[in-house]
Amino acid sequence: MVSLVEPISKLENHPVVDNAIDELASKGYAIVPNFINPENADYLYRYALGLKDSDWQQAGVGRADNYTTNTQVRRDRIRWLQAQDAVERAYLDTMATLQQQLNRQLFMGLFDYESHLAHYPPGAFYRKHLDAFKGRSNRILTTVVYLNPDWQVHDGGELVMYDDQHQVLQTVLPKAGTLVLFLSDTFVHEVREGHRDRYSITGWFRHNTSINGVIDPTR
Ligand SMILES: O=C(O)CCC(=O)C(=O)O
Ligand SMILES: [Fe+2]
Repeated sequence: MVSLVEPISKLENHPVVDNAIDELASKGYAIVPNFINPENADYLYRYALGLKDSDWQQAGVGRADNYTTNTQVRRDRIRWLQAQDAVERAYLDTMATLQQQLNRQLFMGLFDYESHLAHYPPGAFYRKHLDAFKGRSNRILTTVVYLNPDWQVHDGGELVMYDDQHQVLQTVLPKAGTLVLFLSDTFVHEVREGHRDRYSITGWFRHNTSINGVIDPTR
């Protein structure tokens, strides 16, 4: 198994990450081009392309205890990342380093991280939603990393983030290596219909709190 080209430890004191953390602290979100270098993004992209149909599942909507598959809301397929797989672990290690830095610099108290690869075939979308509802989820911070080489404006598939007045705040092209971070219970967002296969890794840093005495399920 080939390892990711740039060792994860290089993230430490990475100026790109410091800027992202400042941006996150002041606005509640950050958009970070080149968070993953092109070789690593391409490596993860080819890994995703090489997965079999049976490695993916149809994405659901809602919490684990209320799981429904609603193709009117979202039409992507996902694969939960697991540390047993070397490629997936390399990504999880990167995010563990980011978690440490967020906790150190912003005292966010992030406890763990769950994430999945997502594949949006042409025509797929994910309608406006929030990733977490206040007091009802342990998801604190959403992360999305894009893997698509040479993504162009006419390919569609933008991530659109809205402010609390329902105005467009940011439109992000899903270009390889870009990381988006935002507070999960604050920013409504959507994935617009795309015209190419779109690959990304979405994840959530979580708090370790129980809800009604029940430990929050991991997915
Ligand atoms: O892929 C994206 O740009 C965002 C995905 C998303 O909103 C989600 O999975 O909750
Ligand atoms: Fe989302």
